[in-house]
Formats: sequence, structure tokens, C-alpha cells
Amino acid sequence: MKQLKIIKIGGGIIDDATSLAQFLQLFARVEGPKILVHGGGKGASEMLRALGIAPQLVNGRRITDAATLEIVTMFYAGKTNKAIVADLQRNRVNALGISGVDGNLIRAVKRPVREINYGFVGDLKPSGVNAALLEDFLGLGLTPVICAITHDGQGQLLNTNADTIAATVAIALSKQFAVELHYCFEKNGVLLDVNDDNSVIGTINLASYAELKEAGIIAEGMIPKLDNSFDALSQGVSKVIIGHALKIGDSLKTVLCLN
Ligand SMILES: Nc1ncnc2c1ncn2[C@@H]1O[C@H](COP(=O)(O)OP(=O)(O)O)[C@@H](O)[C@H]1O
Ligand SMILES: CC(=O)N[C@@H](CCC(=O)OP(=O)(O)O)C(=O)O
Repeated sequence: MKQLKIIKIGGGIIDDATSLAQFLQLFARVEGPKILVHGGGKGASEMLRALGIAPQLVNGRRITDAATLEIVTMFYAGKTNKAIVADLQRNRVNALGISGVDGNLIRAVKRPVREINYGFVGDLKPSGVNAALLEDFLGLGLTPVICAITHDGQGQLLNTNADTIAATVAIALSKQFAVELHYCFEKNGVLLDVNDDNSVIGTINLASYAELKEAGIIAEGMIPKLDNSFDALSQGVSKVIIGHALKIGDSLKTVLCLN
């Protein structure tokens, strides 16, 4: 089976121009077919504040009203996506910036209102990913760069967590490829002590994840990241790695496994 690397980069690195440039230089050197999925939540929150809108996140997901949707669409699909593609082109990677709307790449369903009304937030299923289009792009030697905006097929844009996009795209492509999913961020991996970058937990399985969550060692944004990771592993993704964005390929990282 052909190999494919799907690499997700989060807002902590994107927000820092030097770190982003260093990461993209490393990404350019990753061999074989690859896809970059990017977030940008931190910068979007700063932009919202600058425009007088208080960002609201619940369990790592942004409550997205109409005004917030307009701004995050500009920020993710415009400014951030194009800046990343331009820098990859500088690094001689033929990157193709794309949202989930273009080419019907990712069709989502607006999250139903339960205790919390998340507004224009999209939930995903692997069947909503146009895997054939991504395969075609890869076949043309292009490197897709996917942002966190999706659509419902009825003209409505939706904001979707970038970790979830990476996992769902990875699952959708795992029929055609042996997929390695890398979550890259500003720490060395999943840590025993969130303030000690030397406390990386080398491997986590479903049982140890439950214990670490119960003990409060894994918290906040790391919970949806790991939920997405275990979903991906249980639905055909070969390998999931969580590590530092500026140390891709380094041995310091967390590898996830089901058992
Ligand atoms: N055990 C842990 N190890 C590492 N990070 C953790 C842990 N528990 C909670 N976190 C938090 O999770 C954050 C990563 O999640 P998130 O902010 O969603 O990242 P990203 O924006 O890159 O997707 C870290 O910056 C850290 O504050
Ligand atoms: C619905 C939802 O939460 N969408 C995210 C999309 C961006 C993202 O996921 O960015 P990071 O990966 O940098 O956190 C948001 O607006 O924050």
C-alpha cells in the first residue's frame, strides 16, 4: 500500500512567524505524498478580540455565531491558508491551498443544538470527505493544504475543528493509503507534567488514556486531540504521533496505539 503522511499544525505555531517558517521548512523536507491541515485558533481569537468580539470556546470548540464565522473564514481560508501556501512555494513545494468547500472537499453537518448552541460549527463523517479529489491532487504531485472551513452542501459555511478535519481526512484516505497522522504543536508530545517538556509519555493506549484523563494529567485541548487520534486508529489509520512541530522525525514524541 502507498504511504501518506497527514500533518496537522495548530495555532500555537502558526501564530509565531519564526516558528511557522521553521516548521514549513521541515515540512518541505518530509518525503513522499503528504497533506497539511492547519488550524489557527489562537490567531483567530486575537483577531476577534481586536474587532471587539469576545471569543468563546467550550471543550476546545469555538462557539461560532454569524459574525465570528465571517471573521474565521477570512482568517483561516484567506490570510492563514494563503500565507502557508506562499511559504511552501518558496520552499519549492507545489502546495495547493483549499478549504472544505472547494471541490466539495469536506461536507459537514451543522452541530445540533443540545445543552450548548455552538452556532455554525460543522460535525464530520469520513463519508463527507472527497477522498478521490485528494488522491487526484496527490497524483498530480500537488500538496494539499487544508483549512478549517467546511460546508453543508446547502450554501452554509461551517467552522470545524482542525484536529477533527485531520483525523477524518486520514480515515477517509486510509482505504487507499497507509496513513500516518501527525499532530504537531508547541510541546514535545503528551506530557506527564504540562509545564515540563522533558516529561513526554512515549506511548498511550486506550486504557492509559482513560487513567491519564481521570487523573487530570490530560486536559483541555489535548482531550479532543486524543479522542480524534483514537477514532482515527480504530477506523484504519496506521499510526498517530503527537509531537513538537519543530522536531518532526525526532524520537521525542508520543505514539498512540489502541491496546
Ligand atoms: N498532558 C498534556 N500534555 C501536553 N499538552 C497538554 C496536556 N494537557 C493539556 N495540554 C494542553 O493542550 C494544548 C494542546 O491543545 P490545543 O491547544 O488544542 O493545540 P493546537 O492548537 O495545536 O491544536 C497544549 O498547549 C496544552 O496546554
Ligand atoms: C469549531 C472550532 O473550534 N474550530 C476551530 C478551527 C481552528 C482550529 O482548530 O485551530 P487550532 O488547531 O489552532 O486549535 C476554531 O475556530 O478555533
